[in-house]
Amino acid sequence: MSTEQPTIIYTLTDEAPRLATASFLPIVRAFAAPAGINVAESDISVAARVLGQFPEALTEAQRVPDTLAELGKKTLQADANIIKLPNISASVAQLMAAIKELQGKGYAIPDFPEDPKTDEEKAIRAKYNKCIGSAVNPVLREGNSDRRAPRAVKEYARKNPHSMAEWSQASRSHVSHMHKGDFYHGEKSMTLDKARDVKMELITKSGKTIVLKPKVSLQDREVIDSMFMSKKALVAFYEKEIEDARKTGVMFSLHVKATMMKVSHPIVFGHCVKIFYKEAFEKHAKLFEELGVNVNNGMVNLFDKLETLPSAQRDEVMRDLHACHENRPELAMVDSAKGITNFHSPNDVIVDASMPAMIRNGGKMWGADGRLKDVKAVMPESTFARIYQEMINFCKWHGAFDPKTMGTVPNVGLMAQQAEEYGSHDKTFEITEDGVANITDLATGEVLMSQNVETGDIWRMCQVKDAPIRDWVKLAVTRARQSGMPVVFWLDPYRPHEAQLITKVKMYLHEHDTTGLDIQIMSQVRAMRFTLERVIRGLDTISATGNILRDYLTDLFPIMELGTSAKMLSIVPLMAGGGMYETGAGGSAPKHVQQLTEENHLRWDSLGEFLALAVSLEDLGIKNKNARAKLLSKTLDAATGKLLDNNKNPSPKTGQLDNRGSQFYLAMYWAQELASQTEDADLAARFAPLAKQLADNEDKIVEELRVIQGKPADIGGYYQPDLAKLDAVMRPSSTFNAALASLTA
Ligand SMILES: NC(=O)C1=CN([C@@H]2O[C@H](COP(=O)(O)OP(=O)(O)OC[C@H]3O[C@@H](n4cnc5c(N)ncnc54)[C@H](OP(=O)(O)O)[C@@H]3O)[C@@H](O)[C@H]2O)C=CC1
Ligand SMILES: O=C(O)CCC(=O)C(=O)O
Ligand SMILES: [Mg+2]
Repeated sequence: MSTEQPTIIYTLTDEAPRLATASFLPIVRAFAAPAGINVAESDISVAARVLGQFPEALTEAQRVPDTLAELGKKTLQADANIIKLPNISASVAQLMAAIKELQGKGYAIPDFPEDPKTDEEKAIRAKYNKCIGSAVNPVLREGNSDRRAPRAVKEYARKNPHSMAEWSQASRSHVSHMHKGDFYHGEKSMTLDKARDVKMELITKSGKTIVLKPKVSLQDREVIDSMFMSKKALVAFYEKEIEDARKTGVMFSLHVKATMMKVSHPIVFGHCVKIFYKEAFEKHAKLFEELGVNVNNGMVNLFDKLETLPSAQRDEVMRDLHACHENRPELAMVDSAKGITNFHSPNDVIVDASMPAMIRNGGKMWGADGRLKDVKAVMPESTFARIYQEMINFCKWHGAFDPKTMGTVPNVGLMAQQAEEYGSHDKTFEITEDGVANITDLATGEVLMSQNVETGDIWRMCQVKDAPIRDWVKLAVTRARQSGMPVVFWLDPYRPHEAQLITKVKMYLHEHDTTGLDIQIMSQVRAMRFTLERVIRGLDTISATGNILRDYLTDLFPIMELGTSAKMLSIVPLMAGGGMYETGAGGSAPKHVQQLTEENHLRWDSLGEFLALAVSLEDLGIKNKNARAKLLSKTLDAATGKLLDNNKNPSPKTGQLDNRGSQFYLAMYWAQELASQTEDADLAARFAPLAKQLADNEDKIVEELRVIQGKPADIGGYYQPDLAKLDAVMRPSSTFNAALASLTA
């Protein structure tokens, strides 16, 4: 690989996006080569990240470099050009499954120590902890986030609206959140007056000092928060809401983000499960402890542990669990056919995707009988839960949104340099004894912030550096100028952290010419109402938000507007000057892999990849003064537009056009655009034969991609597919493969 050549780094991730890459990357390489663009790979899959932690356990041939750390370094270089596909933010259950698969493939990596006791086990656990939850995005997102629906995509959705269930004013669905004792109510926040090193410590009532985090280096002007969630208040809240759902006859569902809030939300999830099944957990407390049951990882953890018991004992526990349902409300289901409830695994119901799905369904979720029903959606943290209630109120009054006419809501999100919750993972603790939790200056001993906490409370510190905030304001102003849309900063002056941000936003807005721009600051509920009033009138509004609302809103609005967040353009202008182009705004769609392995149909829509690649090529063209890269970008955008116009997106139904077929059409249209452009005759001549070959063989190729469907497909692994098998499954059309090969021959 020549270092002279401009390079796009394409990430290899997990599940459906990884499958799609197996088909798309050869196309990208073939098209990029004539422009002198190198396309490199970076494997940041959960399997690669696990292997990267244990080089000493592997043979020379098995060892892999720490690609995530390398890619993280790359984001700090001005020439970084990265295409980042969604990756698994693994739950413990997913990580354990990945470990098992890798061990089965001959990698001698250690078992996951669920309850580490020895120093060795603790060291192994610490390494595995690095692979859990949002382990990738905080490392790579060295810039703020710009997510929007491109015009062509929005137009397509208007012309081809997805289904939206009706909303009834009589709907009893609602959101329940804590009104006291949560992170919102216990938050303190400050902006630093100088750079400081601090520690997080607990001074217990019994007089002990427990240092939880020995050192955090803070920058001048950085905003830090100290906040806690009271276990007592949380448990009382669950008791009340579970009983309320039972009395009023609505289903109960819990929505958390246990992947991104990988330390706090599994605990929040676990308490809910334990309260719901209180009698059984009390009766079998000793047994569950002996078994090492940890329902922070879902009921699946309990079920797995029960498997090790003699059947009579297991049946007794199962009977007691079932008996709890007598006095409890119906639980919302993740998969009613398989009897998988909302409590099965914390990563099954990820709030950013699960709440929009519920709202799109007219406020309903699936019950155990396979019917859609009204539901109490429980989100303990009040900070952000309120936005969903506001949207529900709006839908009850105005009816469901209409994708044909509704406006669009792009987002400019603060997330750079581990902003806010992204940086809290190693600063979140479950308190072991009543006492005072202090953030203390290491040099002077000055206590900067102090909270009274009790056993079981979750205490955490968040940070956001000054430069990312300044960059975020700049990005919001830039987007307002480019789009002509108003910008609303969703910031609540009553929340201490956001009050600090408001001061900075006002200050940094002065650095820009905002003449003629409409820029406002509103608390979340008002911002939602204001935005929705505009949405139903077909008016567009940019939301400028902190990290959590970036995540929530970039699924919520796209799912209403486009049916999925996979169709979003998702750009991370890196603060060091490079660019990271994320594909879509949604997840990695585990269900899609199942459909592929069972029926050899991949419904994953790579539109996000197409959009990302066009922007990546454009950026490369501008920065390297590479006219061909720019031309590739322009023609790719035109091809994507044609793909949408001609409705060549993948169908969810087996036997119809799938991801591979959609990618074939993209390649054909792209080749045609390149062949017919007149700016670069050489390039036109190179692509003309391919364009012809693909058009001449269109029916044959589509048929080759169809006949293989309907039967199981073997990709040789879930977390680490076998490359040869993956290639065979994802590139089954010999005619298409030969045509592509002829381009580089
Ligand atoms: N940037 C990142 O790296 C992100 C990673 N994640 C991770 O992804 C995993 C699953 O996340 P979850 O939030 O449950 O979301 P899913 O991946 O399950 O997506 C939810 C639904 O959205 C639809 N969908 C999403 N992407 C596409 C696509 N490209 N084409 C067609 N349909 C699509 C699918 O609907 P249907 O069933 O109708 O096809 C899917 O079932 C988790 O491990 C999570 O942490 C999540 C968000 C972002
Ligand atoms: O970082 C993660 O775990 C998920 C991120 C996510 O959902 C998003 O960026 O929209
Ligand atoms: Mg998200």
